Amino acid sequence: MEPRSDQFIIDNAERYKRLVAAFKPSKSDAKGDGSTTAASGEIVVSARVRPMLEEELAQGFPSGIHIRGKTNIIDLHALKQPVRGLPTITSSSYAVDRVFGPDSTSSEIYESLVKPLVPWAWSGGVSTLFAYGQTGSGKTYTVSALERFVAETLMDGSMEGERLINVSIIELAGQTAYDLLNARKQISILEDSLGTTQMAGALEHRVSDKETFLSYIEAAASLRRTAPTLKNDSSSRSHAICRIRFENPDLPAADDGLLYLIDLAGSEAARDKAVHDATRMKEAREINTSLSVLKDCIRGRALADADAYSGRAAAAKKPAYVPFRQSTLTKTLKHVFDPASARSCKTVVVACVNPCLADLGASKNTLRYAELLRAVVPKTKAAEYSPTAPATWNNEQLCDWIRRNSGTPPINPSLLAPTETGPQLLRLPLPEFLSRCLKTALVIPDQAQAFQAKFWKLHVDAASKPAPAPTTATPTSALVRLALLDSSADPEPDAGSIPFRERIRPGMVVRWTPREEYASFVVGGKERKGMAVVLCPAGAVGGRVRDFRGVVVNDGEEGKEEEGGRYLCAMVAPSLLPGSYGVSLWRQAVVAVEEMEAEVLMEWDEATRYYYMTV
Ligand SMILES: Nc1ncnc2c1ncn2[C@@H]1O[C@H](COP(=O)(O)OP(=O)(O)OP(=O)(O)O)[C@@H](O)[C@H]1O
Repeated sequence: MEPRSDQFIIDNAERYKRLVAAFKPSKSDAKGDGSTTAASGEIVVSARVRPMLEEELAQGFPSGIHIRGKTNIIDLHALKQPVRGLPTITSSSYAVDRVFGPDSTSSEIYESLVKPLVPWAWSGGVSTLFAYGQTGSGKTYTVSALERFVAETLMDGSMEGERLINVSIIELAGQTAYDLLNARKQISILEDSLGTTQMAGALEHRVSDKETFLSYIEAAASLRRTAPTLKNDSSSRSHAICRIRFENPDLPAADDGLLYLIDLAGSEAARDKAVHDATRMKEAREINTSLSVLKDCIRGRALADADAYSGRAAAAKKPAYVPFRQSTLTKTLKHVFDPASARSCKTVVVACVNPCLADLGASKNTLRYAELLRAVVPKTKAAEYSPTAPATWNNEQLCDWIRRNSGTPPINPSLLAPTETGPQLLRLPLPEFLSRCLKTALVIPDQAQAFQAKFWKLHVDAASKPAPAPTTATPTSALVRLALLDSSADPEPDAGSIPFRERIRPGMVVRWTPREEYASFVVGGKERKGMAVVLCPAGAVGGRVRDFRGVVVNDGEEGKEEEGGRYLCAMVAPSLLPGSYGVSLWRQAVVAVEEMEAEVLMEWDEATRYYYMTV
């Protein structure tokens, strides 16, 4: 019997406090000292336990959450009524990377955890802060305070160099997105043909002073509080994303830095049993899915980074899978999660916890989720030093290589990598790498760019060497090929140096402008473009095979000159999910080689079962 009513808790509050005071954690239930290392130092998972609110104290509820001394372990004690006898407590414990108790201020959290995200994004990296937790646990309180501190840091003149700062703030409710800086106008989250996610229709506002910045933050917050469509609890049922984009006018071609501050939907909205309304149920399911996909993405990205920078040859292993296309939230954050994007990311998660004993179940779920985010990778031996694998170099080995390989004049290693090891320099955002190179007198941008490419090429070559002694019966090279074949890219090593028209093969995807008779193959709007996947040479099929119009593909005429230059192809067209494509295998057309304009690279995504373009 487990009476959980609020009255039961209030009636037994004093006994509960005595039992908690007498609680001694057993050795086996302590999860280390809370310092277990997550996969990558680039992801920090923290918990913030808010103070008990006055109304909770007034009702007589005790706190059910207890931070263990100076550790990063949190003990949760639930009050139970056994079949016979007096109420007892049952305890569970959770460990995260950092814990902030009820006395910690938002300023402490900012200084120790969030502030480093700002220069990282400023220098061209991608930084993300997530606040997660049940409704009323302090997510909005925390994120809005952190946003204000970010605005201060950006505008206090402490950052090095010039940047153009652009702010947009959007809200995601289910599959729908709204612009919080444009009267909650509906916008679309789209992946363009280069694979970049666009918040199409969202306004970006250039800011250059703190007051304007704060006024945007406040305008978005008040719009969220008074959303007309979602009544009074809109903030708990939608994700709010504040994106700050940094353009570096000195490096116009470089990727812009991105800083995301995200106030997630209340995690409990998804479990609200009292909700029977169909729309609410659907909304709750979508929140649930997005939070679950988010967890898989954070873990997946951590594992992918650990693979990429570990110095171990990773190519023979199946790459860590990051299912970022499975929800609108993670699709919007493609830069953060897509391992193929090669952007250097830092992520901080703040799990917000309501300490009230009456809400212990929800707090337990929050902390369990936080623990799951810490993708702990099995410890492997540090990779042995190899002169051709930058991921195995310490700072001294790295500096030595920079001195000998950076051209004339040599780039000063103490300006490029004052403290970094090889893996750390590999993670450095590209614009920051280039800016540091340019600090050496007389080094020009072309030299910096070429040197960065040389450094990365060495890393990629080292990482793609087949691992020794495969344990399965399948030869390693076959496994590597198999992995490559999930994409339409030609798996032959020298393919890149051969023009695409000279290496046409079944499975290659091409762009073309369909002739009038194939008008229904046009998918590219005004440009009248189409895409097709090559099936076989037109001359390879039997005499009865007809194309989409009913015209015989291979009429068998002897010695037909152009046979080698015409291919039977199937139509490739946009599909249901944004950015996804499908193959209409039976809509066939004959495409001459000279009509093929470019090769398009596509990859297969097992989770959504669609194709997506790659760059
Ligand atoms: N660290 C804190 N110190 C003092 N008060 C706090 C703290 N954290 C939260 N609160 C208070 O707790 C209440 C709930 O906080 P908040 O609105 O931030 O929760 P939330 O998790 O964003 O909820 P929702 O999901 O419904 O938006 C507010 O009244 C807020 O002022």
